[in-house]
Amino acid sequence: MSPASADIPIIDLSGPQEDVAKQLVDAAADHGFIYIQNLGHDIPAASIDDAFALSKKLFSAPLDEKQACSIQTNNRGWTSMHAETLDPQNQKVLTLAINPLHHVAIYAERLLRVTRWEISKSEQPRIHKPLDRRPSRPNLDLRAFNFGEFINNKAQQPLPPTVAADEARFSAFADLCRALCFKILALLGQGLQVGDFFSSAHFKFPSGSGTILRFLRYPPPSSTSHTVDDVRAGAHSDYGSITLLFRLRGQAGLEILKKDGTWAPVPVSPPGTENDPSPPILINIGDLLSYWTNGLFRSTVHRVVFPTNGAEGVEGESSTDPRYSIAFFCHPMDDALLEPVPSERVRGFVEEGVVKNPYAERRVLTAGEHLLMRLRETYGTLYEDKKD
Ligand SMILES: O=C(O)CCC(=O)C(=O)O
Ligand SMILES: [Fe+2]
Repeated sequence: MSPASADIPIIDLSGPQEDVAKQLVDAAADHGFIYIQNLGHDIPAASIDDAFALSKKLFSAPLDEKQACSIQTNNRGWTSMHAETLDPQNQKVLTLAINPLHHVAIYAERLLRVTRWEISKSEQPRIHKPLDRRPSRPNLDLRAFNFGEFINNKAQQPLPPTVAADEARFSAFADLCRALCFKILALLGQGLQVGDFFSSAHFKFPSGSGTILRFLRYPPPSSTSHTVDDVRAGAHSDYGSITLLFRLRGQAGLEILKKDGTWAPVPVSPPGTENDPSPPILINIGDLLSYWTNGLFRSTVHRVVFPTNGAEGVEGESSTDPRYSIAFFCHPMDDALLEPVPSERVRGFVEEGVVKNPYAERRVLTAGEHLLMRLRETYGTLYEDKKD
């Protein structure tokens, strides 16, 4: 791996389970990001290809079909930062200053961040509490479509007619993501010697959690009026327990904030995985799991940049095309109690620079309360009485 790259461990889940569990725990504690080598055991390459094909079809649906599925306060649906009919050269000015859709754009931008914790550029690398909640420069070009849970292969939300016949394919991909998350959560539990402590709090019922499957499309840089200060997705940490991230070979952009405060690109295909059937699946720890483990697991800040932002790019990757990615944000059931993790390693962990371990003192929150707490801290009264 080049020195400029993030030094993220690559783990093959099919190795001896005890070793794998230990490696996962160490990677979660040291980096908060983990590459899961994808040899097709958990999620076949063909299923990932199919999901990206669906994504392209979804975003190519006519605008009125997507608008009819606009994102709701339950965080499901389509979102765009501005009306697609605006002049690309002037879209930011129009959206932010005089466009009557201004409030819609701001609302959509808030909702887009429901599963993420956006921070300012000056944010410190280690985030366990809100330090500065100003969003980094809003990303007006990103489009996203969020799927909530599927019940009996049916989405519990409107779908654009263009992809209505593909509902079972979306659902099948969500099932694969769920199963992989469950496996990783079980291994993390094993590695901390707490058995199914984490995994049993997830996916008990098909509904009743904040879990989201998100398809993302970033337009080609040539079609946007960005400056060197703009990013394609602002610096943030994810809200939930773990996130799976799927990217396409050759598509640059993702960076993580390292412990030393510098940004490092995260190659799609790190050395040694180039010939695998599919690039590794990138896993990251979210705020909830970091909170639950008393800060032992790191919820690492990351962002997506335009080519001009990165000091050094990754060889073989470019940013000229539209960029597609798929994220699966995994959350425990809303009523899961985030009780102290009965692990010596967690109990004994004291965050650097913190004299007193707050572990013993905090009130036990549910996963739903944790999410609501995050939303309230970020958006004030917008989420005061509605978490639906
Ligand atoms: O598109 C990507 O590579 C990252 C997206 C992301 O971090 C997010 O949606 O939370
Ligand atoms: Fe993220």
